[in-house]
Amino acid sequence: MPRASAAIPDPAAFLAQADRIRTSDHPRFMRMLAQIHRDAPRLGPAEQWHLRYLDAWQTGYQGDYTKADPKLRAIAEHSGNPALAARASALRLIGLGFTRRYEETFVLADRLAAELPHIKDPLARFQVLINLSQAMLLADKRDLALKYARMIEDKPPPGETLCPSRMLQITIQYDSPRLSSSSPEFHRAIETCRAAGQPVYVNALRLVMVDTYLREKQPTKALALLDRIEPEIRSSAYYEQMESAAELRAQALLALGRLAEARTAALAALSLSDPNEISEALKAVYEVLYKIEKKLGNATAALSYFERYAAQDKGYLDDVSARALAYQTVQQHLLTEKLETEKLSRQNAMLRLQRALDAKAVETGRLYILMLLLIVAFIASWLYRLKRSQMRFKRLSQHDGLTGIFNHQHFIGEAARVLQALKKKKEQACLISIDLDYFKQVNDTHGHAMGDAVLKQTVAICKQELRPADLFGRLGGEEFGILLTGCSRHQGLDIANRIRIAIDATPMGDGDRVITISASVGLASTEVSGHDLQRLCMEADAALYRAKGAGRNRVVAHAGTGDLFVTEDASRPAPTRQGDATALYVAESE
Ligand SMILES: Nc1nc2c(ncn2[C@@H]2O[C@H](COP(=O)(O)OP(=O)(O)OP(=O)(O)O)[C@@H](O)[C@H]2O)c(=O)[nH]1
Repeated sequence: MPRASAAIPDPAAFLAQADRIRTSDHPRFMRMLAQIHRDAPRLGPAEQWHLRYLDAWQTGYQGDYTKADPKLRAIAEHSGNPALAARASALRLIGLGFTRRYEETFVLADRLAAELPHIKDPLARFQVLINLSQAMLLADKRDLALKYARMIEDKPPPGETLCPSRMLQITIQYDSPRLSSSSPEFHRAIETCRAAGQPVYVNALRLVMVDTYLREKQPTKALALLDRIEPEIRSSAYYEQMESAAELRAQALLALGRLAEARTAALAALSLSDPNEISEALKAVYEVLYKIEKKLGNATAALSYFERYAAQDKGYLDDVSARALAYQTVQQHLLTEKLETEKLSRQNAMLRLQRALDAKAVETGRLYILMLLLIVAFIASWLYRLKRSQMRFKRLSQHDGLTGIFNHQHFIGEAARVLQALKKKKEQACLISIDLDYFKQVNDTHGHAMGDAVLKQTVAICKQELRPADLFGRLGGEEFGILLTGCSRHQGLDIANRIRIAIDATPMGDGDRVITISASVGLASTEVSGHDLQRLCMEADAALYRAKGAGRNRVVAHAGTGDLFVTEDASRPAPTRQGDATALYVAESE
């Protein structure tokens, strides 16, 4: 051990060693404590807190729990060391019990029990379990007390022994009929604590043994054991045990009829205790004193002690009730808090669920709208495509595939409808039939593609002479029909002739080659033939036939009594059948 004057080289290790021997070698612990206090200014914060803990422990050991409590509380709340904080709280548990702050005891016990799974430091866990067991004993919850005591036995921390656990188990069961002075667990517990070098625990167990002898009416054995253990108890200076030993001695001497000695022992016990204190030991002391005085015939003294005994008995019973009530109050309070918390968490869960449902509903609503929009868009596009394809089919069924103008059937249908309307309005119209001259030769000489090109270009030339209200259709092969609406016979002839001249004058071809071609035109007018389409067609065809017969490249109008030969090409000779080289002008393009 370092000399008092020398600085302690490793204060942390020094404190740990002092901590370890605080009950097994209490006098040495006190010396070490005094020594480290001299070095206190040099200690680091962690060591300062450890020293404060040992000081507080010593304060409690001396019985001044009221003074120890705020020190321990400060360590629990501010040391920042979880293990030391747990040990301080465990120690508070005992102090609060001794000072009858029962509700605080059980609130703290509940908190420590909840923290227990998180207390990993073996020594801290060990102390918490011991003190929890004691707190449960205080509440007379012996099952719980035994459970905690046995948990210690399950796993004692390294360097610790089963002594405290076994001692606790004896204490918990000691007033039960199962436990007698000859019970093996009694002797086993004493042996364990002796082997562990824990005289405080050994003496506590022996005091329980003395009490058991007395309950078994074996005062001689009780006294003999007390004689053996009292010097040790005195040297440990454990206030509680010194008081208990004196009180038990008084009981034993009384039972043996050694009244004077019993009185001396009882008064010694009284001198060690606070007369205002309520305790089982004090109650027993007053009972012994009352019985002695009664036996000695000192009625006044006997009454006085009896009154104090009765007050202690009542106080003790009150104290037992107060503990039970405090325990129940705390449990009720904790249960209410738990229920409240559960209720709140249920409400929170409900709210969260509701919010999730609302969000889902909004999402589902959006999905529905999106789906609806998609369906509408799909239907709209489907309808549009249907309409477009219907229109395409309609157009295909009404128009000529090569030239794009009305086909025969549609032209006839439209012409009949328009003629009916014109008839109602008493308006005139002309029907003209156009047929290309010797068109077969074009196909034969230049191929079908050239023939198609000529047909398309002929249609383009005709369109230039027509107004929007006129109808234009391909009647078949190289023959076209035009219904000139709102048109007199004279105007019709003029237009027909302009078309013929334009066809004749326009070179046509497929890009590589160029040819010229003429057309013969037959015309029928409503002025002469009326508004019946069939008749108009026949008469226009007849006029066309005559135009062909008269040498082609000319317009012939049906005139009722005789056709009117309107025009023939004067600029160049009328075309002749194939073989007549001069009849068909063909020029190769450059
Ligand atoms: N390239 C082409 N030729 C067609 C088409 N439709 C009909 N033809 C041809 O047009 C020619 C018509 O000949 P014809 O009826 O003998 O009449 P033409 O040769 O013009 O003689 P005339 O009418 O008497 O002046 C035939 O050879 C048909 O094959 C077509 O769509 N394309």
